Amino acid sequence: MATITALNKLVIVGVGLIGGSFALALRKAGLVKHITGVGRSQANMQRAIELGVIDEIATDIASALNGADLVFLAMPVGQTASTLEKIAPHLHANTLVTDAGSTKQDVIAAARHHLSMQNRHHFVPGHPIAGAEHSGVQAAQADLYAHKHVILTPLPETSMAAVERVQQLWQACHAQVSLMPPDEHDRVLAATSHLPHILAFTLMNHLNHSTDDPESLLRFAGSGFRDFTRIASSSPEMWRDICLANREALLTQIEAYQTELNSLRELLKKNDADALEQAFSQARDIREGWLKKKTKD
Ligand SMILES: NC(=O)c1ccc[n+]([C@@H]2O[C@H](COP(=O)([O-])OP(=O)(O)OC[C@H]3O[C@@H](n4cnc5c(N)ncnc54)[C@H](O)[C@@H]3O)[C@@H](O)[C@H]2O)c1
Ligand SMILES: O=C(O)C(=O)C[C@]1(C(=O)O)C=C[C@@H](O)C=C1
Repeated sequence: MATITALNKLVIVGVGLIGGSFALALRKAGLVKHITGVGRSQANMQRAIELGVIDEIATDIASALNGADLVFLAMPVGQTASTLEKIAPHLHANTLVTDAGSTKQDVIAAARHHLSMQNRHHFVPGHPIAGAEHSGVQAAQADLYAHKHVILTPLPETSMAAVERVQQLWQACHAQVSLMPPDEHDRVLAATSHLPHILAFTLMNHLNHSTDDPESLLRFAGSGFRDFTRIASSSPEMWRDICLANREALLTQIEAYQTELNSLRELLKKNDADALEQAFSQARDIREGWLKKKTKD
């Protein structure tokens, strides 16, 4: 593999689980000399310094961006437009900008609106398919991206050199990089990430609403319930933004899911044992096939 040049200065906007983990992974790979954090909460930024995730807390955007090789946007996607608007006047012509947002078409629309053509040559939208239900810099891990997928959705005007540089940095975090059109990204992730989060959140609320005494209901919930609902512990702000940004694709998924649930309800009403078993067998086979393929990848 070709040697990778280290970043002299990395600026992370939103130093939480995802931004902090990128910082730690690049530090571990010896690929960054200085990291400046731009944040919203002073307590979280102070923690980022104490944990050695960043070297300094930005005092203002202009000096934070001065001499930056790469800006990594890792705040909730609802903050993308205002963040790009704030950084655009201070971005140097050759500073690379990438992001980790869970949705891509909205991020690209914001970039088209706020970044000049010159800055868009150096803008590489991205999304690591890795994370956790925990938020904040204290949850950051150097190996979060190891053996995980990262999807890049470059604009037509993004330079190939910018894509390659961002790809190299993710590969140095031991991630596997793929390129995809942004609309396909948002459609695919609506199905495999956004819908499952909606199901976990609504299951928790449903159980809460279905009884006057939810505690007695949850008292004997087992590990199946714990596995299924793990992601309902995720950041409400982050998921509010994701759902609103990918609203159309998510609505399509919710409607299709409702149809699936309705047909299962009909089988149950009819006491159709064979059809129920067939439906569950099909689901199990699909999952087993997916897991087998995943271990080979
Ligand atoms: N958590 C996951 O599993 C996961 C996975 C892949 C991608 N993402 C995406 O990565 C991004 C960050 O997610 P996270 O899990 O690290 O969240 P997080 O809550 O751990 O971190 C986000 C940080 O951004 C800060 N922030 C919010 N608004 C800001 C602003 N305007 N300027 C500067 N900082 C601001 C918050 O204070 C927080 O410290 C989101 O866009 C999310 O969609 C999350
Ligand atoms: O593992 C988790 O807790 C996650 O929710 C990670 C997860 C996912 O849905 O797989 C969440 C959002 C992302 O944009 C990417 C990854």
